[in-house]
Amino acid sequence: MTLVAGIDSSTQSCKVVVRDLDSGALVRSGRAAHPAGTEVDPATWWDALVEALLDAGGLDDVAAISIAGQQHGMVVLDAGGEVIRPALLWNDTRSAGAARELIEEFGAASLAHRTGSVPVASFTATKLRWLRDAEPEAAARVAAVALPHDWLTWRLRGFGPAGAAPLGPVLDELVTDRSDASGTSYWNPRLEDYDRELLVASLGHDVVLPRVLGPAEAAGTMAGFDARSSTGTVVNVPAGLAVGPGAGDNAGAALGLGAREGDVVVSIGTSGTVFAVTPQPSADATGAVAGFADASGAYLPLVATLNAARVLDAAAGLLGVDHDELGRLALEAEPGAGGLVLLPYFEGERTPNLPDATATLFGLTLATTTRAGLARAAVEGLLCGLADGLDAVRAVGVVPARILLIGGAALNPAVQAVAAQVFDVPVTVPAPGEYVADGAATQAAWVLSGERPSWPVTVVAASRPDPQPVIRRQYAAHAGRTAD
Ligand SMILES: Nc1ncnc2c1ncn2[C@@H]1O[C@H](COP(=O)(O)OP(=O)(O)O)[C@@H](O)[C@H]1O
Ligand SMILES: O=C(CO)[C@@H](O)[C@H](O)COP(=O)(O)O
Repeated sequence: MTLVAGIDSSTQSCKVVVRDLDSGALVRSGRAAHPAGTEVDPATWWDALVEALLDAGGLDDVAAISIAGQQHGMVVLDAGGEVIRPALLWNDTRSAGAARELIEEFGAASLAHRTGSVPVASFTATKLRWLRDAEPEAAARVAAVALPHDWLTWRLRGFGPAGAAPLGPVLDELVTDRSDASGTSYWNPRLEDYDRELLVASLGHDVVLPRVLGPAEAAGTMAGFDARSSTGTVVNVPAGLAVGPGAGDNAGAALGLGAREGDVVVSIGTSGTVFAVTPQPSADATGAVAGFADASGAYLPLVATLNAARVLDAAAGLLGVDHDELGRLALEAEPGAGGLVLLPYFEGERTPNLPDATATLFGLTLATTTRAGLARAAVEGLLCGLADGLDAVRAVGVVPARILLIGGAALNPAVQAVAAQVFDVPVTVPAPGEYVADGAATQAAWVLSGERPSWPVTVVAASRPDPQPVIRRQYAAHAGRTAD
């Protein structure tokens, strides 16, 4: 049996799957938590990766590995390969002003044309502009910029600061892939090349950027070394292990699901995302849809919200219940919760672009102020943002035939029921799994065998649309729009 491993270094945790190359069967898995916050020391991702690999039984019998991860995070390295400051994550909104400046300087339509997307605070270029202006000494020391999966791949291949990594700080050995490069706002998905003018306009000077690998291009083969966490955990990275290109997490999920034309993936994890694999690139000058590349050589128009599974975490915490009970309560209330509407902008919002917004609960009366109503309003508010996202990807030409619902919150029965009420296409729920890590394992298999595997995906629930127009109508009214 030949084994391949896939990693998802996501916002909240690091997950590892080990699969059989031929059948795709899950052989082992592991995970470790990441710290909270929107500014995180990358060393904690390395520690979590080592712990999660150990939890998954190590790599001694594994032939290939690939790392997918949260997109956009700014990892800045000095000439010695040291991380200069904690990474700013995709959900850190301090660079909203920098995003506005870049749009003023270059124009939204031009940026959409050059990079596929109009930047908001999530995008790496805006974080570099923030660094240039807020921390000029740190900015001046930047010799290379990487994304979370690029940096972890580099470390796993044995590169890093002298003394901490056997192969030392060889910045030219940094690699990335099309999907993650397309979230930087300084890579052009049509030309498949960096736009150095935009990089320099953001950071103030040119730097080493990771080489962009193709979907089945190996990052390299390991010489073999002991990977160590700061707490002393050790995992052997065996000589001869093939390392894949890695991916942004959403592109990883599309690959892991084997998403095809007509499939729209809705992921409800820390972020909420709505995306589809398309043969041609998109360039939405309104900024709603990011025109990403995917991990198969195609494209991935995507809408992302900052407020997703943690809206339910917050509601469950407030009500003092677990997720199961929150779902049960939500299903006790009528669609629309009697007029109770949650605009769930707990962390500001990215789509719509409201970085400084806070959450608001509308429609509180003595009749609507119930535990069930509050639970229902949380589920509806979260899903209405994603239904708006479905409209936006339609507007760039995606024709959805079904929705694949994934992510930590997708298995909640109330989420599934309300999804059928707000999305006007059938909703399919794949079996619980780590589809981002599976996509990375797919890359590892592809690199090793030269062929993209098509492993089976099991479906556990499927529902036809159960339209309840009141939900989106009242949400749109409070969001300051008119419902279609
Ligand atoms: N049954 C459930 N109902 C609602 N939310 C859930 C449920 N199970 C897990 N979650 C939430 O899903 C989130 C984790 O999802 P995941 O897709 O792993 O996120 P990420 O990849 O962004 O780290 C957490 O916020 C967790 O509380
Ligand atoms: O910013 C985006 C996509 O553009 C997010 O989807 C991040 O990639 C984080 O993903 P999760 O940790 O929620 O999986």
